[in-house]
Amino acid sequence: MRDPKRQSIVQLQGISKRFGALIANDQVSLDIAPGEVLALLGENGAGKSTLMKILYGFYQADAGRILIEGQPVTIDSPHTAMRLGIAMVFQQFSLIENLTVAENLMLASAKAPRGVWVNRTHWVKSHSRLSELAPSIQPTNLIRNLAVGEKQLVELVKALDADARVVILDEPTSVLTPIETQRFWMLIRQLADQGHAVVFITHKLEDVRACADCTAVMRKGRVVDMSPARDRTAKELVYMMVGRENLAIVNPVPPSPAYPRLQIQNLSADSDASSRSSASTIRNVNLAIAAGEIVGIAGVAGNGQQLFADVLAGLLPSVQGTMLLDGTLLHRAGKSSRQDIAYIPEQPLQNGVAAELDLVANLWAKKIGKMAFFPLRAKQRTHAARLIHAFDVQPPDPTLKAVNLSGGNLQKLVLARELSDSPSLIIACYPTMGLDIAATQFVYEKLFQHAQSRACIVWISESLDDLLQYSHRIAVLFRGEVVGVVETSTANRHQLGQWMTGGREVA
Ligand SMILES: Nc1ncnc2c1ncn2[C@@H]1O[C@H](COP(=O)(O)OP(=O)(O)OP(=O)(O)O)[C@@H](O)[C@H]1O
Repeated sequence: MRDPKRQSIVQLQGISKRFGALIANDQVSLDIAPGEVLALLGENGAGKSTLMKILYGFYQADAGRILIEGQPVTIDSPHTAMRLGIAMVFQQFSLIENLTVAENLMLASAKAPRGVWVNRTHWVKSHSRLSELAPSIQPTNLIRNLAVGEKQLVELVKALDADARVVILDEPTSVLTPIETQRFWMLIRQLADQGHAVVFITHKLEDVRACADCTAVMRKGRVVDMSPARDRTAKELVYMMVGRENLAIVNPVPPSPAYPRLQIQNLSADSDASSRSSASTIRNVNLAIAAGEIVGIAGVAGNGQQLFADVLAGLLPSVQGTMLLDGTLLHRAGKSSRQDIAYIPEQPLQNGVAAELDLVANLWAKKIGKMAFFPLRAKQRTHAARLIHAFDVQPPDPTLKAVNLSGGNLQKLVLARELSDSPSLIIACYPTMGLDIAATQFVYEKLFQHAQSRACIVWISESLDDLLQYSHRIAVLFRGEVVGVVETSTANRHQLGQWMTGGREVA
């Protein structure tokens, strides 16, 4: 139970919100206190982001009220929320890709019209926050050259620059590397210690352990539990979130090493000739992957992982070197991409779906090359309904636009399209990003099933724990080069850590 003497800065009372027939928030009440980190938990689609978007003025509630320091307020826009001292960092970024970090921070600042040099104190504070959270980011870096996690940190600095009393973070750690996550936890604790209220939406129980003072669990639009974090075990939280306790994942079977199915030889590519960032280059990559083998790609974010994935998926017109699958070229110039390659890119809203099209169109997108002159909508709908059911995309409404899905359900939509047939090659970038615990288990099982059916799997992940547990081999990318490859059974973190920071495999 909550401490009755605990003072609230924000009270949400009886908040309800509908989208058409769907009730996203159902008479939700929640107290947010200064000096506390509140972890807001719940399965995909439970209504967490909607509730916080209402507090941030992005959506208007259909019923209920918001009190700040005991006074009822109307928050009709993010601008009003900011004026009331509420800042929010969304799952989707709002940075301008072709401007620098400094320019983005400057534009977001309330003092922007007078220019950053006039507001020197403000800028010095902002800069020191940036270097504390992300020492690798220079103010002069272009946003488009940053890794996803780095963009997330710039978004966070933007929110903190607003000197908000209430800081809302929507799944901030899902795109951060382990080192970034640790720095981030420290900052969150500092904020709370300085008296800020922090609401932290997450699916990761380690976030709760590391920095939450209290937890609120949502299910199907309602808050079903609110407790001090120390009073809830991980098991209890999982049960309240997804209604199950046993979420053990069975390890994949070993690959059949008879012959390499995928052969990558001397692969080099540049995503942007004008950029000198290591993130946009891969050099002389050699890798052979057996049927049924899961090869984890580890590395500090921004070392070429994304480009490597794009090249394997055939998204770059000009590459050097050879990629063979079962002895034939993986991609042929001028041909559309192969149906038997599954690609799960990072940032699904930008890279994995047509946001304004419905679920039917998004799930049919892979078959577009084979589409009849008069496409049979009924056939597409049946196909969509089957995949939506199999991958538990919520709400199961094929006519919904992809952009209206919750973050986790959007990821499930991409997974449903890419993992439903019989791919020969799966390129999975952070495939469980934003997924709740039950959905994560489901995705791993799907990947392992495909491996058992002889698919080659290239799995890019920030989580060394997951790679060490579930992949067969790990290759480390550093500045666009594979600097070491090791069987997972003989790998150790120290060696991987050295490779990730530039040490090389000794032959
Ligand atoms: N603009 C919208 N139009 C229609 N439906 C919406 C809209 N925004 C959210 N929803 C629906 O409301 C429900 C709650 O979504 P919300 O984003 O709040 O969930 P969430 O708990 O944050 O999930 P996740 O963990 O996957 O991010 C979902 O079913 C989602 O599809």
